[in-house]
Amino acid sequence: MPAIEIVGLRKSYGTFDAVRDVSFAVEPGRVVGLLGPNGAGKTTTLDVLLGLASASAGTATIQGSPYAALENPGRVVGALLDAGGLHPGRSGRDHLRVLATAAGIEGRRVDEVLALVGMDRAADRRVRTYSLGMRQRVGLAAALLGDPQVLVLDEPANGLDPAGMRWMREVLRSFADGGGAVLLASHVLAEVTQVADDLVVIGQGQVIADGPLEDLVRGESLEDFYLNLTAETEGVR
Ligand SMILES: Nc1ncnc2c1ncn2[C@@H]1O[C@H](COP(=O)(O)OP(=O)(O)OP(=O)(O)O)[C@@H](O)[C@H]1O
Repeated sequence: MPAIEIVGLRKSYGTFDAVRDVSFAVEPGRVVGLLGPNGAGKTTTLDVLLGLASASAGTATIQGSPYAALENPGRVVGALLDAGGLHPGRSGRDHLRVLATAAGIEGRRVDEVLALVGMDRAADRRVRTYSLGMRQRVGLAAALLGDPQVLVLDEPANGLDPAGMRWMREVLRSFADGGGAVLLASHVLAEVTQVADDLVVIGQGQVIADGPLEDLVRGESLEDFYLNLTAETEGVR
């Protein structure tokens, strides 16, 4: 069973299809890069997958169930969508404690994930004093809190310094090597090249390429492949 499966997904806003007939899967052990120009439909796809928006047609499932039907979603899937979602007046540690309590996760795990993302020393400062990269790290800690099998990440390298980017790659690689599945939306092609096993490219709401990165790119740079592919769908709709 794929860890993530999207079949014939359509999401309409009025008469406008933000995505239509989108299908792809993420298998356990794989890191899949989700690429596409601004407005292509990446966030819409992730929102439906995570139950933040409803599908107009088709299905999006995680471990075989729609997000809303997962019994304990925090233990199945971790998401990092928008590091701006952290409460500025709370410390990083308190933010994670609140999430852990809500998901029935023991407090010890909060210390574990803080250490994992290198935020143990800054954990008791308020989020408003954090840099963007520090907020991203706390966001990743939140995604890992429930020790999930699936990670869904939107621009996770946003604000990370070079060491942070390498560290993020290593975290994702070892997560996938341990049998986890990662869906990673990003515009940073250098990051995607280094970490993704497979690519899904969306253009104007539809899948325009899907497969192992090496088979798609075939010796070209990812940038050349991607820019040629998306040239026809260039421009925000
Ligand atoms: N709530 C909404 N109402 C109307 N249109 C929407 C809504 N949400 C998204 N859209 C439209 O759907 C399309 C896809 O948007 P989406 O945010 O999924 O793109 P994206 O690929 O994530 O883009 P970016 O790379 O810029 O983040 C865009 O044209 C956007 O304007």
